[in-house]
Amino acid sequence: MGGSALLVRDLSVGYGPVRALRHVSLEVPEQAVVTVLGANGAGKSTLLRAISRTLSFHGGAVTGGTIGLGGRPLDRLPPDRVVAAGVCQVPEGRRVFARMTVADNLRAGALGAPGGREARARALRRVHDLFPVLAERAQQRAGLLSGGEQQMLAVGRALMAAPKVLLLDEPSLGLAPLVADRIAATVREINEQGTSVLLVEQNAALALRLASHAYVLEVGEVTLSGPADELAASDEVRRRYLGVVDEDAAADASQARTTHPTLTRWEA
Ligand SMILES: Nc1ncnc2c1ncn2[C@@H]1O[C@H](COP(=O)(O)OP(=O)(O)OP(=O)(O)O)[C@@H](O)[C@H]1O
Repeated sequence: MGGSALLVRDLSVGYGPVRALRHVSLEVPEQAVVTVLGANGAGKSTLLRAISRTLSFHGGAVTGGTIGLGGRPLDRLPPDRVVAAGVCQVPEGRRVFARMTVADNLRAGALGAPGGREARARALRRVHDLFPVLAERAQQRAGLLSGGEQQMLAVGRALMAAPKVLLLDEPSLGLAPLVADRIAATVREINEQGTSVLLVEQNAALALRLASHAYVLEVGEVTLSGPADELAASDEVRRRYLGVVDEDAAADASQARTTHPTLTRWEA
């Protein structure tokens, strides 16, 4: 694994009086998939919005901490410059431009991206290779695609800017398990092509399969972090996020946790 692609240090965020994140630190190494798990309202989307500098669209603001990419601060950049610097977010709920064609949605993703016509053509080839359906439906209105296809378009649109780091907010939400698996396989492929991924997912089992490292957010704070396979084996994660209720399994898992000292725990 290379150096640190994305570094978040001591990040605090508020929506007016609501403190949504408190002193969150997190690292996405180059070429890694890192996941953030957490219940509804834990602050996962807020974290991605802070990184992509889109918090102000939601009435939020960073109140402390730093965010950097490859040693370069992203903190004060407007959202389009964050994209140009190499960080692209796929927002929750897909949000494709429903009345525009698939091709125009992809074109929109390349706006403000570094590189010229060559780079755009290369990015489009990559997206069409990953999602052939987007080539087949190029002239169709995006709103007519299925949920899974719209998610593919949302990911494809972000890839048109050839990001170094892709921020994915709940890509499997509302999709049938087979479609979610298909999206997961593509996330793996995108990563193998050299793009780092920060993945926010309610589907913890899927996320922990994809990621090398994971963080657990609870009410705006990181409470647990470590290698994804070790988090998957931890009693707490199995019970709370993987839905393991079997007492024996939980006992096994807690045994496993004691043999995995690399997990880091933040206590209040
Ligand atoms: N636009 C907003 N205005 C005010 N408060 C907000 C806003 N968006 C989120 N919050 C609050 O900030 C906290 C974190 O929300 P966030 O959406 O980041 O959580 P999440 O982990 O992504 O949850 P979900 O999976 O439900 O999206 C919650 O208390 C939420 O109510």
